[in-house]
Amino acid sequence: MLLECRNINFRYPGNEALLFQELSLVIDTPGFHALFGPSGVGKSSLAKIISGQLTAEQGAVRYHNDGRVLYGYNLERLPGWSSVGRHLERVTPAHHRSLKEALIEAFGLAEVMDRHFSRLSLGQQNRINLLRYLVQDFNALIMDESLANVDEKTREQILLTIKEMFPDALFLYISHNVVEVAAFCRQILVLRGLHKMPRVVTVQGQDRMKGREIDRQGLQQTMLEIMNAA
Ligand SMILES: Nc1ncnc2c1ncn2[C@@H]1O[C@H](COP(=O)(O)OP(=O)(O)OP(=O)(O)O)[C@@H](O)[C@H]1O
Repeated sequence: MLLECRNINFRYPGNEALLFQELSLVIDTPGFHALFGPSGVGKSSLAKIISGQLTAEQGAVRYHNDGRVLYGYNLERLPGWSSVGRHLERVTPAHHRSLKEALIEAFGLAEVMDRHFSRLSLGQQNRINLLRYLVQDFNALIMDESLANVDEKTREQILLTIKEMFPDALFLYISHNVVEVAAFCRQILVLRGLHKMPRVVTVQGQDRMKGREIDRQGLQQTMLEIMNAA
């Protein structure tokens, strides 16, 4: 077991209805895992419970050896008092300086390092946000729509790079892009509406890696299974 949520009950303050009732899931392996499901079903809320930003009324979240779980999402904004390059320097531990440089190159961000966050495009802002989590020490990173507004080809390059550079980390990738989650993720955890049982259905993904072609028929099959589960 790498990550386990057991019998989670959760409701937002002031709400009578539970958002999660006895929700359980287990992730056994590192790599890319998707959290997929319709808008409003609770993906971000569950991500915040897993990362400790929200507390469940009941139940437990356990991460193997109490590893560090980070949560990044696409609407985060950096303050404007310095360039994005300076911001990244501040959050990067000394032992990850070369990692930071490699990620800046791979994410196509070298030419924006002197600019201020608010002057970047949404896709550039989201890549900077993601990068600032990747340079920290972590065991698991939740990427909540972290590549929104980034073009498809760059997203593909970024996902393949992350998978190659962080083979031992666990990634929980939240996205509405069914083709992408089917192609790149090892498992897709489909979160279903409150009245559906089981609440989470796991579908095996194609887990695409750098230099390995995707099996088109397998991809179609995975997409079908995801849509049937949702
Ligand atoms: N701070 C809050 N207070 C009260 N209710 C909230 C709060 N944040 C979210 N909700 C409600 O909880 C439910 C789940 O929201 P959540 O953002 O987790 O869904 P999601 O699956 O991530 O949606 P999306 O795909 O649209 O981002 C929604 O009905 C939402 O209105």
